[in-house]
Amino acid sequence: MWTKIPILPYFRLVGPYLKQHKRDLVLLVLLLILSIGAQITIPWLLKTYFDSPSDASLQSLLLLIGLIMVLGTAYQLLVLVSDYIGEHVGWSAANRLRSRLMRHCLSQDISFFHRYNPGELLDRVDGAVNGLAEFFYKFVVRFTNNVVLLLVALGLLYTIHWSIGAVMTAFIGLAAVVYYRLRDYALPYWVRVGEMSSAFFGFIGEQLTNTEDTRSSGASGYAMGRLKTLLRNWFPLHMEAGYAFSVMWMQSMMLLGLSTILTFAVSAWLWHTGTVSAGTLYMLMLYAVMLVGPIDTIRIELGALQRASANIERIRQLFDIRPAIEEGAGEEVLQEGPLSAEFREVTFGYSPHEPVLHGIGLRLAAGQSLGIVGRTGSGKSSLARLLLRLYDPQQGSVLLDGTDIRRVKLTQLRQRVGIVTQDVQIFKGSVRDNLTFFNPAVPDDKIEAVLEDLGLASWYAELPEKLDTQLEAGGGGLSAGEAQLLAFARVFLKEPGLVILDEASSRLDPVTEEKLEQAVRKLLSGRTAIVIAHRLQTLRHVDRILVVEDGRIIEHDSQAALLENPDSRYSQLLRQSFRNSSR
Ligand SMILES: Nc1ncnc2c1ncn2[C@@H]1O[C@H](COP(=O)(O)OP(=O)(O)OP(=O)(O)O)[C@@H](O)[C@H]1O
Repeated sequence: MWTKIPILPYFRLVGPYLKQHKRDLVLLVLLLILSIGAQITIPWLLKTYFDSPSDASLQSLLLLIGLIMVLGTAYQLLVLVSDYIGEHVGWSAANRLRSRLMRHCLSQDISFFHRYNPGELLDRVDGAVNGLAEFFYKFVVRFTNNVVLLLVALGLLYTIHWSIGAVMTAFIGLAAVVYYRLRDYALPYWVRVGEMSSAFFGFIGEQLTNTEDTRSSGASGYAMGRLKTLLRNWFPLHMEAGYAFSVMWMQSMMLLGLSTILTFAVSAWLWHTGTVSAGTLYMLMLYAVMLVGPIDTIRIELGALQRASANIERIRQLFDIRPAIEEGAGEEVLQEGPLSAEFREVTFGYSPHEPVLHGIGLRLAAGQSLGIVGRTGSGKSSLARLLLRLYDPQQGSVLLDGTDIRRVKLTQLRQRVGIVTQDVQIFKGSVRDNLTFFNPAVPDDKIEAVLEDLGLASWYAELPEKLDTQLEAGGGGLSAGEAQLLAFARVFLKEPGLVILDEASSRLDPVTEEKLEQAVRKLLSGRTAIVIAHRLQTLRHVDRILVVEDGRIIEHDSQAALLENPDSRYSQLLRQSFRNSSR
């Protein structure tokens, strides 16, 4: 549980971004001083007005009224401008924090994205940060304003008469103790509301991502049932948090009542003893009310403070997650041209105690192609993921070009290794951006040549705006096969030294696959290639074959040697595959 007021954690989190707004912050302080000046001058002018002698000139009275009106209007304008600047600074700082969080999330390894679904992340990156932006504007700006006002008003009460100053100091002390003791009262409720909100948005994100599967499997009823359960659980939590807030509100109302009674009592005594004039009495009442205002605002902002504590905690939790994949030091650089690939005694599991690859030892010379075959779940894709450092092995090492890939910068590694899987991501953007990954340096004629090579010329010719044609997120408007062909184009434009095709043509019809095979052979020449395929015909042209079973290599040789040996596992698999296709 967090028992401290989160001003320090807040500034630790947002402070570096606020520093960039030094000028605005100085302006805010200036506006603050001016608005407080206006606020305390108005009661003094009113006092002067009320205490004016009966023979005072009309002109001087009108002048006083005019001054009061001008100051009142100026005060409202100052509040408007400082609210604007406060909100602007808060949002700008929050936006930078949002960008840092986004970068942090994107730098995580794949297991992170298995743990948190998009909706949950969205809620943390956007929802929690929004809360902090509001916190700055509402709490930090208004709180500072009100604390300063409170101190100034208290000082002025002392100048009127020590008794009212002393009584109000005692009252403020009492209010501070009550608020301090109550400050964490509603926090657990708000934390639970925040967690529920993450779960809710996580669920919505999951449903939106999987809507096709949900509908086709007739699970919409189940999804709606879960939604209702979540909403049912959410409502009482909100009620409890609201109730906790109301308890605090009642406490502060009682304190306000007490302050009014005290002010009236002391004022009556001062008037009775003839210590103060009518005008001073009026001014005293106004200053006393001025004390009540900040106390009330502080009470209201306590809710924001507690929500901010919960938001800071949720953001901190996210920042505390360190990627399991550490960035390579970059002391080694992968050279241009085809890359040799090597697994040295690699043991790997998605959870460390359940290995899915056992002591893999394998070397593929630069420029060679390797076909990997094996049953579902035997570990083929896991080998590919290790080459891209989506995961690191628990034992052994993976080398490219003779270099341990942990010593190479991740961006360089992923630039030099290209992968096409059956799971293709298309972004909302132009065909060009989708193919070049937003890299404007790739010339259009190069993109067009690759599309031509991949047999996409007729598809491309029909695009209304050629490379500027917009694609929808998720590949709306493209067939699964076309999307997969675009993924091929994307990889080849990168000109990688190692290409991995993981069931990359599984969504293509046999004719397209046949056509693509020619293109892929041409594009793979001069590169090292790893082809993972269930359809063994796809592997006809690779140099070497690796057969894996239960995460172990059971055969690895040149394709020719394995074909020559009728007892090899590969020959058996081929025979079985022919039998199945001729049935
Ligand atoms: N993200 C993951 N988290 C936990 N376990 C995983 C994950 N991905 C794969 N596995 C497990 O690791 C093992 C190997 O999976 P892998 O995807 O490498 O097999 P594969 O041979 O490529 O299978 P397929 O032919 O179906 O693509 C399987 O038991 C699988 O359940």
